[in-house]
Amino acid sequence: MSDNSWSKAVDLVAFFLRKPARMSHLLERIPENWAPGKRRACQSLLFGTVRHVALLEKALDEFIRRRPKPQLWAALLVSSRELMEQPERSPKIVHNAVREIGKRFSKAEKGLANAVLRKVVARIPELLDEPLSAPADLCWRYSHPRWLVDRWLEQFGWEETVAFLQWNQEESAVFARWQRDTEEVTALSPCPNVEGFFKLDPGAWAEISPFVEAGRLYVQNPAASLAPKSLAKAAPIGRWLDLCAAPGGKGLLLEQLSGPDLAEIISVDLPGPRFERMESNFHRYGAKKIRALPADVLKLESEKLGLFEGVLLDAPCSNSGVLQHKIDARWRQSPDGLEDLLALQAELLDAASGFVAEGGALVYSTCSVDSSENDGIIDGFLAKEKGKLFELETSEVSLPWKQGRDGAGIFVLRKKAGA
Ligand SMILES: C[S@@+](CC[C@H](N)C(=O)[O-])C[C@H]1O[C@@H](n2cnc3c(N)ncnc32)[C@H](O)[C@@H]1O
Repeated sequence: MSDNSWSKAVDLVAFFLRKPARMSHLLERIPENWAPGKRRACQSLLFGTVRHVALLEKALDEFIRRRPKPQLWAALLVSSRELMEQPERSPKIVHNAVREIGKRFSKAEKGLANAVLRKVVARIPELLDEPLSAPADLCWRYSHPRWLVDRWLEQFGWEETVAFLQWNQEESAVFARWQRDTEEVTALSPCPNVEGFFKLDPGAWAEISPFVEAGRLYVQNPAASLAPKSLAKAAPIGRWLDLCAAPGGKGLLLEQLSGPDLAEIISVDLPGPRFERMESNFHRYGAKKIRALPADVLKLESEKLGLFEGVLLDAPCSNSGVLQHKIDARWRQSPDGLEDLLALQAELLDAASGFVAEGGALVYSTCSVDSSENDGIIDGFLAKEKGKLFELETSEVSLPWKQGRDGAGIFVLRKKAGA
């Protein structure tokens, strides 16, 4: 059992190298009784290493003939990340790393670490300054898989892809909004351009966590408000259906945006831990009009649920718009996985359309910037028999590198009168 934040970060990085896991799952492996400072130090090393893993690997590979066993490789990566972040502390970082590596590995491995890390100190700044001219350069410089870089180059071109990759490599900010009532909190400053949202000062989590625990402040990116706002604007009063709803952030905003006359919101997600988290969020945040329903959207029956004036489908997606804070997601996706997602998104939209009342609004949303998951799904739907009952009223794609918030796709479809 590792007893310091560096060793724990090494264990977690080694774990990630074996199989890219969600960061949230890895963080659960940090002992609960650790002091906040120690926990933060471990988290920062883990996140920094995973965020820049391909760049760090390139720097190390240049000085190592064959990669060592995963645990030592992870130790070298974590140390290289420290050297990248604080080059002015390099003698101390190398000294500490070699000492820790000496405790866990052989004398020869300790010697190897010492020699390699001393060279990496100088190599990282050189790599950061190297001109980038080919897609492969973008992959190591910004630590993204080739297939994603190729997709984006095709969709956005070189300059915008570079801007996107740079955005993904920045530390993400934390945003939040008040759910029930508001309060003046110095660590929160209003978000320019997005009403009702606040940005948290870095490192000030302790100041807001009591409000989050009390169910008053909900942590959410401003881009997540676009779909609920679109539905609230487009849907007539009546009943609203919130599909693919867990953990409930958009449902809670829908309730806040609904007027006093809205009868109810039904929030549906698959049974399981995410659904339970949604239920507990609704309870904690005092939701009054929302009913949580554990079910598969593809098996829901409109005969039982009836029709709704507003339907929001927040489809599962590749997460390509939220890679800045979901830093593991780029390594957990694959071209085949994307194909499966596209098929699921099309099926879910098909199913969701069956719950819309005449004249009602259907909002399809993703947190992806990939056109296949946005326009591609909408075009495919509108070309189908069921799609002919709808018309596309508005569409918006939020691009992180342009708008300074998460990426998202939001499409408002109207069910035609008499359809
Ligand atoms: C983008 S997340 C939803 C986020 C949520 N709307 C919010 O604002 O907090 C997508 C959700 O789709 C759910 N999902 C995927 N397939 C589903 C299905 N067949 N039926 C119901 N929910 C499904 C997942 O469990 C996941 O919670």
